[in-house]
Order: sequence, then C-alpha cells, then structure tokens
Amino acid sequence: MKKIETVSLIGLGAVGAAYGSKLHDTLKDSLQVVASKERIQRYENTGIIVNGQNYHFHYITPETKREPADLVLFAVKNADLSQAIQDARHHIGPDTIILSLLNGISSEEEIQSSYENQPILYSVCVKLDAVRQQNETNFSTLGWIEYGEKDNSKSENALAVQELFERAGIPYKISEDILHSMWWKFMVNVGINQTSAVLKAPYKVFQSVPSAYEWAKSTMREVVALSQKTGVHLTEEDVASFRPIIEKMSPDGKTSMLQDIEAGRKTEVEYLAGTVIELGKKYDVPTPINEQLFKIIHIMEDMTSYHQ
Ligand SMILES: NC(=O)C1=CN([C@@H]2O[C@H](COP(=O)(O)OP(=O)(O)OC[C@H]3O[C@@H](n4cnc5c(N)ncnc54)[C@H](OP(=O)(O)O)[C@@H]3O)[C@@H](O)[C@H]2O)C=CC1
Ligand SMILES: CC(C)(CO)C(=O)C(=O)O
Repeated sequence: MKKIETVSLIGLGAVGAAYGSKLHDTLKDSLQVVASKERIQRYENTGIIVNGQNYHFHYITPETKREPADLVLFAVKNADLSQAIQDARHHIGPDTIILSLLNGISSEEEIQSSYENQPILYSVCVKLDAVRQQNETNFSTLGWIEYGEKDNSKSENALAVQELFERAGIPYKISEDILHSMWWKFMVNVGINQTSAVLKAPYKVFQSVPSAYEWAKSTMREVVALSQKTGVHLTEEDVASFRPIIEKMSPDGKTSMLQDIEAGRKTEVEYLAGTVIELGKKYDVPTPINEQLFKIIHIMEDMTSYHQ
C-alpha cells in the first residue's frame, strides 16, 4: 500500500497549527511548512504555540525547489488560496495527494483548475474548536477530518491518508457521500459562523440562548432549500444533527469568522453568504437572511478598517 512519508502544509493559523502539531509530533521534519521569508521570520521570532507547547516546524520558502511531497495540505483562508496554490507549486508532483481543509464549497475546484488531473481528496473539518490569537492556537477538540474521493470510492489515496491519520492520531472519517458532507458543513458555516460574527457570540451563546440558535438554524435552512436544486438534498435532520456537535464544543470557543472580526481581518463572507446569494439567484431560491448578513458583515469589515 502507498505510504505517506512527506507532507507539506501551507497555512499555519488555527486549523494548520492544530493539525500541523499532530503531524509534526509524528513526522518531525518530514512535515514542511511552506511560508514566505517574512512569515518564517515572524514564526521563528514568536514561536508557534499550540495548546501551550512551542512548536519548531521545518519551514521552507515557496521559491525553494524540492522533491514533490506525498501529501499537500492547504489550510489558508479562501481569499489567500490562489497565492497559496502558487506558493505550493514545488511541492506538487503528479502523484501528490492534495487535501484542502478550507471551509466553503469552492476550494477543491479552485485547486483543480490550477492542477488538472491532480489527485484531490475532498474534505471538511468538523467540530474543531481551534482559536488562534496571533501565534497561539488552543483547541479542546480536534473534531475530525471528513474526506473522500469525489466519486466516494475507497481509493488507494484515501486509504493512504487514513493510514497517515491513524499514525498521527488525527481523528478522521472517510465519507460515504462527500458532496453531502461538504454541503452539510457549508450549511453549518453559513448558519453558525455568520450569526456568531454579527452577535460576537462564542459557542456558549448558541449552547444556552435558544433564540440565537434558532436564528442560526433559519440561516442554515436557506442552504437546505438551495441543496434541493443542486441534487444534494439536505434535510431538517441535517440541520438538527449539528446541535449535539455544538453542545460538545468549548463554551468559550469561537467560529473562524468571529475570530476574523475580532482580529480585524477580512472574513470569508464572500464564500458563505456570497455563494448562497449567487446560487439563490441562479436557482431562483429566496435567500433574504443571507442577503442581510452579507451586508452587515461587510459593514463590520468596513468599520474595522475605518478604526485601524
Ligand atoms: N478556525 C477554525 O476552527 C476552523 C476553520 N476552518 C476553515 O479553515 C480555513 C483556515 O482557517 P483558520 O485556520 O481559522 O485561519 P487563520 O487565519 O487562523 O490561518 C490562516 C493562515 O494562513 C496563512 N497564510 C495565508 N496565506 C499564506 C501563504 N501564501 N503562505 C503561507 N501561509 C499563508 C496565514 O498566515 P499569516 O497569519 O502569517 O497571515 C494564517 O496563519 C478557513 O477556510 C476556515 O474557514 C475550518 C474549520 C474550523
Ligand atoms: C464548524 C466551525 C464553526 C468549527 O469547526 C467552523 O468550521 C469554523 O469555525 O469555521
């Protein structure tokens, strides 16, 4: 069986540092983190602290030529993906497996459009409650990475990733229906990330204030309606299935979008409400809640840059 010996990771924020720390524990320097000189300097100066432990990753600049890695993991924000795809070019050969941990439903296609015929496994991370403040990331649960081939086959690559995740102690599920899993996660992010950003609400608000969680569910239901048109067919049961998951997340944990708002970073609203609104127009499905969230979150972004 194919064995993954070398991994390249691009993006060392909340998600990258959380899963990267587990991979580093197992692979040591066979895990390489791709980053510009300026980033490397910053990371080396401050260290990357994950759950209190200082990690010294093996960094490599995008310009450095090397043998392609067995696996490349993308863990940047959507707006940075096109640059990251460029920066990872020396790490991607014909047999390199690619896994994209980004939220939203477009990153795999964006990668595929640069690397045609590349083996890409579709994936989502579920229930990770990683919070990053500058160079420090903390999480109480890694949740799990759910992944699979676009055609849901249990391919050699899917099994090779499974073997790596077993070795590194990264929880995972091979999805029976990856398109459904991706749309389910998209529905969750559209609901919880955006309402949490507007309410400035950590998970405990959704765990204890029923009206807040109801609003998040109404937002999710616009994705459920859209999914009927795209052949994915999410249901009310899919909406309900997130409740036990959020119940177990750290009460003080925050969605990645709330973390962006608090840090004054641009959010991924284009890839959540923006995508919902676009698909709503395409399929003639009303998306009024997402339209309002799109406007409000943009105003919040503008207010942040106004204050900087
Ligand atoms: N946070 C969470 O709990 C979860 C997040 N997600 C999704 O995962 C993705 C990543 O989110 P998250 O980890 O929170 O984001 P962060 O903003 O915490 O991290 C992104 C990291 O990518 C780095 N980066 C950007 N461009 C490059 C590049 N060209 N080369 C090297 N590094 C680069 C940034 O570096 P720098 O800081 O130096 O700019 C930053 O450290 C998003 O799509 C998010 O929606 C999914 C599940 C859970
Ligand atoms: C599901 C959730 C809210 C936590 O993993 C997430 O994906 C995010 O914060 O972006």
